[in-house]
Amino acid sequence: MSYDKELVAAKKAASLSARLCQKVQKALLQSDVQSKSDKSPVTVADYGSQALVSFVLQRELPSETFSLVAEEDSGDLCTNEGQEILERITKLVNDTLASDGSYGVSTLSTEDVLKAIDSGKSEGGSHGRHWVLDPIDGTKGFLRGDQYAIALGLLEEGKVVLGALACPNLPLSSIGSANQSPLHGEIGCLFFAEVGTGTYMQPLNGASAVKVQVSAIDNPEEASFFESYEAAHSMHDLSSSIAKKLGVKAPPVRIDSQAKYGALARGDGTIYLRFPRKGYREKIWDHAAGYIVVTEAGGVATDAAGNPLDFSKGRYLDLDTGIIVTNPKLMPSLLKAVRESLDEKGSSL
Ligand SMILES: Nc1ncnc2c1ncn2[C@@H]1O[C@H](COP(=O)(O)O)[C@@H](O)[C@H]1OP(=O)(O)O
Ligand SMILES: [Mg+2]
Ligand SMILES: [Mg+2]
Ligand SMILES: [Mg+2]
Repeated sequence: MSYDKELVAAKKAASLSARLCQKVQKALLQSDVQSKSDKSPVTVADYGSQALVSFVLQRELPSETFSLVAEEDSGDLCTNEGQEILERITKLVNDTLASDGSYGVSTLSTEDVLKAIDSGKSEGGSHGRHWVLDPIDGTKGFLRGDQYAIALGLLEEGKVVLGALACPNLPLSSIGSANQSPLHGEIGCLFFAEVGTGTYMQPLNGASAVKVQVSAIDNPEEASFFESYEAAHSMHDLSSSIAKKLGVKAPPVRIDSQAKYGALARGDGTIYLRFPRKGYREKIWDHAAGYIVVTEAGGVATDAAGNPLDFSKGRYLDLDTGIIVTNPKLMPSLLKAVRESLDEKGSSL
């Protein structure tokens, strides 16, 4: 089955949403120190991005039944204090739509925006089609002026069949550890993938796409790895024990969000390790788009026990311990190192 029509819609939704987020991040970084600790800009961008993606998908694919599993809901906006924020979101969405021009004079009301946000309440599951959205993945990175992503995937019968991953601050050139020059040149990447047809990357400004592939490195000594920037999101001590066992020499590259999946898909690094603290439940929108982007580029993503990621169980991923991503050649030795490190950690508790 081809998802070409859906892919066009997903790319458009993610790119427009990236435009909205960039505008907010720029204003945020220019604002004074006091308002930097104010979380409302990211709130406005989060909701705005979700409303915009939801609106664009429904406009582009009017004949399909629409189901969206997304991170945000409008609960906090329906209070008195939320009213002003809702008005800011609505203006931002309308300004972004107007700058694109393809939807004529359609202007959304605050009610339309609430409805668009709340169409993201689907539970997903193993039957039918469900869009999966993280409107801003890596909110901490967004606030710092670093990496974040707009991550949109499509599930069909519980499998990810398509993804569009916009990374507005990711350089078009490699960010691998051997390549950490402060002068990265042009930034803003859109990764996209359709099941069975590979992964492509294009500049967010619209120039043509190139096919990308994961790194072919099979000697772990030459590999480098990505992990969360935020230590609270992944146990860095565990990652470093795994890297040591594998013989990885390069220091980890720490970045926020699913931009890690994009960077891995084009071979900037070879391994992504993610070990959340006990009790944290991974959500499907934090991995769906990144997962297809990396697997269609030839990578493999599993949980720490080597099980494939299962997106068919609803809003959460049900998995063992953590997520590991690499190329097929390195996966067996990575899994062995993960098992050994987890055993050691277990016995040292
Ligand atoms: N305690 C946590 N452990 C792991 N991930 C978290 C935690 N809190 C938030 N996240 C989510 O992890 C993702 C980013 O992690 P990282 O940048 O480390 O890869 C985001 O989806 C973020 O949510 P959000 O989408 O709200 O930013
Ligand atoms: Mg997220
Ligand atoms: Mg988010
Ligand atoms: Mg969040």
